[in-house]
Amino acid sequence: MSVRILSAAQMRWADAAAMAAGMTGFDLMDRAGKAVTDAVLEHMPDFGRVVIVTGSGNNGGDGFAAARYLRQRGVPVTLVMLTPLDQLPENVRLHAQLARDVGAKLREAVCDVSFTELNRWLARAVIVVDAILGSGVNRVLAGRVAEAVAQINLSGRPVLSIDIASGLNADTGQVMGDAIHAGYTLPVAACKWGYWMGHGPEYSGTLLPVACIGIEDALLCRAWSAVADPSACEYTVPLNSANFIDVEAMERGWPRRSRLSHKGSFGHVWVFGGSPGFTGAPKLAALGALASGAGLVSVVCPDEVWPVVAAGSLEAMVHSHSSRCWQSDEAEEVVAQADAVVAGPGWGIGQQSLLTGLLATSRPLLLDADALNMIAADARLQASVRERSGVTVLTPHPGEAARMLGCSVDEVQADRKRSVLKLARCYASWVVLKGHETLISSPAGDLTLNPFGSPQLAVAGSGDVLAGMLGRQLAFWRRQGGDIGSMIAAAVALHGSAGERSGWYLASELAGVVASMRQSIEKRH
Ligand SMILES: NC(=O)C1=CN([C@@H]2O[C@H](COP(=O)(O)OP(=O)(O)OC[C@H]3O[C@@H](n4cnc5c(N)ncnc54)[C@H](O)[C@@H]3O)[C@@H](O)[C@H]2O)[C@@H](O)CC1
Ligand SMILES: Nc1ncnc2c1ncn2[C@@H]1O[C@H](COP(=O)(O)OP(=O)(O)O)[C@@H](O)[C@H]1O
Ligand SMILES: [K+]
Repeated sequence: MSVRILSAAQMRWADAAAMAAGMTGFDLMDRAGKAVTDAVLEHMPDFGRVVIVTGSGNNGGDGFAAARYLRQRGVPVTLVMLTPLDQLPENVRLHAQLARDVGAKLREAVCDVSFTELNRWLARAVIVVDAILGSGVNRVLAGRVAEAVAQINLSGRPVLSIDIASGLNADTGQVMGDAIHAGYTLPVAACKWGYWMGHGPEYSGTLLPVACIGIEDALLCRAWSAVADPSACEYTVPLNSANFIDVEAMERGWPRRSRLSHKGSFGHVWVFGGSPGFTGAPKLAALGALASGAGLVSVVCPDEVWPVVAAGSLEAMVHSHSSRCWQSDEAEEVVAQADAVVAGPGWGIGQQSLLTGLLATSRPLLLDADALNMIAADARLQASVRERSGVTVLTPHPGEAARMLGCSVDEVQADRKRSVLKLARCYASWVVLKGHETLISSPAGDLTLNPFGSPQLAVAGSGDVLAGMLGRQLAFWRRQGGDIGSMIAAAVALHGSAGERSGWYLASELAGVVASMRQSIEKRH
């Protein structure tokens, strides 16, 4: 099943809807507590005392429920409460009392003296469970909450945060003054955007599999339409769905090859690119297409660079612009051989007429690099992108996205979710907004977040390899059908995963890693 991503308000809506359908808040916390227990037992470095620090809301309730289950498994537990028992909501208080009944030690840390107590227990903990604040954080941390967060961070103990590192805004990843540096985050019911947005990645540690607490998947999905996402606005498509790619989802995108397959089964990718000074880009895109399993790859480049691009190209067929009739009115005929077209890598910004011709065809079309720059500067090309009948995928990095939206890179990066939804609306296309935590949007606002990748990918040409990989997916889709969104996501995830491996430093070597990972996934199916 897909891993859902919800905003804080959408999660509150889903919690409330589950309760309206008959579940109780007590039960939800109970199930969360069970999942926390399993996660703690799996990740505690040694058997010993678990210290759970609780706040004033339901996140604290999850912590109290976990204390009871841990005690039942024979684990020594101390609960350090930042809010006194008599000030807790009734459901939460009940969990606290049940935990005490089975032998969990309850301690209050509400004044200077009791803070010495917190430090004493932290020193004895093998693992700390952070149940201080969840998705309900609504102001800057202050007073005892801020002090406890600072002390936990200073203690050097491994910390497992329930739902989200306390102090991180669940929607934006903004640090509300300070936040727990979690070793692990256990998402409750669904993932929250804050793990990946803003400073989230620095505080969230390893993301554990989502704890199921009995809220039905259909109900989680209804939350997207019931409560507008905070990033959606009048200039964006509405957010229709939001999912996260995990390893299983990535692997599903690379199915086993049939024994009877032949090169035609996997499609023919045509790459249009290259210009003086930029002869490597189309070759890298061709390599990306081949690495990800394209059956055939052709490259079309301007005449003046043809000898350079063609030299050493053993597998790809390389043609010059003038070797055929590439004029716009004949593009459909020529492109008839292609299952998918990749346009833009290293192309320069003087290819408007050829680009116009390609846009007029109905072939699946991936637009990257200079194709995006030409479109950003030309309202007629923008209209042609919007009006295309075939599938269109745009792969801007934040600089290209800024040009396409007419804003600054900082504005794009400040709310990447809004930026990708704006691009999807503006260009009525699939959009892959590259960078750390690449975000994909369908033309209808279905978001997919790619958690794979590494700063190792910040190297010249890695985007060209991705363009070729996506071209291969489009060609394969044209030949064999399937869910195009999953196929795009699988290519982005495989590219990111290959980027995490060591042993390569050139984009051409990255393509080699992609090929070997893809082959082993295809064989495992
Ligand atoms: N609604 C539910 O019944 C469920 C909630 N769950 C858990 O509960 C969390 C959400 O619960 P809540 O909405 O109670 O939110 P929290 O547990 O995050 O806490 C909200 C409380 O903290 C206070 N608060 C907010 N910011 C603060 C700050 N900076 N300093 C001090 N206090 C602050 C608020 O005034 C409010 O009283 C989730 O993250 C999840 O862990 C789960 O148990 C599933 C069911
Ligand atoms: N810090 C990072 N973390 C994860 N992925 C990254 C990071 N920096 C770059 N990448 C990825 O590397 C690729 C770079 O693409 P791009 O900027 O188009 O480079 P080029 O034009 O040189 O090929 C994209 O897929 C991007 O998501
Ligand atoms: K927490």
